[in-house]
Amino acid sequence: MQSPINIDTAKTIFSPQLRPIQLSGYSLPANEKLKLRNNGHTVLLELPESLAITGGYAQQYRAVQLHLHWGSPSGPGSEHTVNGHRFAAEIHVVHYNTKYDSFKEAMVHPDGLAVLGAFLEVGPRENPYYQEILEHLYKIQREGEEVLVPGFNIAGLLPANLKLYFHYNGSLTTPPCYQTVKWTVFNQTMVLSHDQMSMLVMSLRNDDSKPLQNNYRMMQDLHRRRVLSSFQ
Ligand SMILES: NS(=O)(=O)c1c(F)c(F)c(SCCc2ccc(C(=O)O)cc2)c(F)c1NC1CCCCCCC1
Ligand SMILES: [Zn+2]
Repeated sequence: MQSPINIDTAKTIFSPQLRPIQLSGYSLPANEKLKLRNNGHTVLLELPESLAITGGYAQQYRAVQLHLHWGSPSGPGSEHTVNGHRFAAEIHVVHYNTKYDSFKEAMVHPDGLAVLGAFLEVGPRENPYYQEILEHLYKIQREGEEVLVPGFNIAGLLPANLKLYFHYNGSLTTPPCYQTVKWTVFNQTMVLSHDQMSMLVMSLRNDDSKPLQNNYRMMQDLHRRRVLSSFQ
């Protein structure tokens, strides 16, 4: 049950019991500083546990971090694909199940982690919420560099419509690739300007100073698994 997968919408199962995702505590004041780090694999924003998923999952999950996956100037870089279409980029907001003491404990249990994923595409308008992250990337060009950024409404990084999503049981897409993630992939796509997408794709370098690009894991086989959808 590895991730990422291609979501073949002809084979998803409409599940009316899938409720809208509800977020609480996602709007952070500017005086709350968050650590933004280039860890050589992605850009990672550490999140306070005050952010919680309070609807749509059977249990409560609290935020750990968010990070992005992207391509290069010559191609897209989302991890999941939909009907074989790879999107320009993808955001993952990682949470852990609060019935466990910590995410380190949670991440080894099948119901331990919940990742909210959304696709990013290029469009005519700048996205002011993504700008809160992208405008700092030039300060963390090298692996291991980090910067403190002012808090903002983290919910602005996710679609306005949290009712339309795909749902399946999968895994982390980086080692140790534990099969402990309950994935939610939203149907509505986030729109960034061309300049914003270029900042994401061109700003960061990895450990041997090569451009940090195409940081998406290769497609995994679905086997006999079913992807549920909250909409028809
Ligand atoms: N798509 S994903 O959620 O599987 C994922 C990736 F694909 C990722 F590529 C990453 S980054 C690679 C792992 C890593 C490396 C260094 C540091 C650090 O210096 O703090 C942190 C993490 C990454 F951090 C994550 N998310 C992490 C998975 C790593 C272990 C559990 C921690 C929370 C989720
Ligand atoms: Zn990820």
